[in-house]
Amino acid sequence: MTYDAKKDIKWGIAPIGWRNDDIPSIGKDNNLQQLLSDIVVAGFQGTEVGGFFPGPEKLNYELKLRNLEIAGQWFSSFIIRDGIEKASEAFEKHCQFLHAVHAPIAVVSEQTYTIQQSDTANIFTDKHHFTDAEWDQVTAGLNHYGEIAAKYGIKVAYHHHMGTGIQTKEETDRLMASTDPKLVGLLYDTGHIAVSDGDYMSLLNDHIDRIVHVHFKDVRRDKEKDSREKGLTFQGSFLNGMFTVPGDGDLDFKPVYKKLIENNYKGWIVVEAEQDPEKANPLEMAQKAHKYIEQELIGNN
Ligand SMILES: O=C1C[C@@H](O)[C@H](O)[C@@H](O)C1=O
Ligand SMILES: [Co+2]
Repeated sequence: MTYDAKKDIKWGIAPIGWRNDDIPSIGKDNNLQQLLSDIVVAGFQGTEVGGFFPGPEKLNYELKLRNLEIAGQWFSSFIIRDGIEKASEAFEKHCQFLHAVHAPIAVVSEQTYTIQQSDTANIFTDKHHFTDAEWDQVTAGLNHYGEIAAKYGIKVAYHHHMGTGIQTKEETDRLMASTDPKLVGLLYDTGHIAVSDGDYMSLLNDHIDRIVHVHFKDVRRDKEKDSREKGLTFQGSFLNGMFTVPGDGDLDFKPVYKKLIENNYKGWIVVEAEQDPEKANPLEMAQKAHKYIEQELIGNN
């Protein structure tokens, strides 16, 4: 079948602009119905599962009313802390939930030693570096996750992430080289790699064949610089306005989208911009992102 980006790519927006799982007080008045209806108003086809979402039955009901789909859900993995067996039990339950809501992607991030929720750690300087033994354990565990996910028709999308053991391009290169391509795919998050390494194209170019899920997160470079100079935490940085939706910050998504479609990328691209909803109205930001995607990305290709 001929590739058609308009059909083969689905566009979603993550709940993180409305409510943040890491800071439950943020946006606590935005309920599920409000969030899902805003997503429809803004013109997106789906979302990812937020920590406050209900069980599959209620969720499927609310999704069907609005003709929305679930792309996937974040999984906080603790292969190093808990060992492969215990971590895999938790991951299998995660896959069962995803299967029940018809989601194709498990977003996985190894959270042992993460500083992303820390109240004190400088997100730009204080991250942990895995030892060789930790690398061996995490890569073996991720391959096993891939086998579990496959039983449910789900793909593992590994999320490189600020403040974790797999953050930089170099670390993501190592992860890709030491896992089985049939079992472990890559989630390419523009915002995390742009803040980590500055350059956000090399990761995309070098691992285009492993990418199974995409997060479009824009960066305000002036706010990043300010957060870096102040040595802020991850949460402090996003509350300082470091991230925003595509079209509102300094990243150029045109070459990113071009590369994806030139390589026949099939799957979801999910807009994901953690901000303070008191300062950045989530529906207004979602509409802004959608307009940018329609006019500058889809419209120009
Ligand atoms: O995909 C993501 C999920 C969030 O929980 C995370 O903190 C955010 O930065 C992200 O990129
Ligand atoms: Co992300």
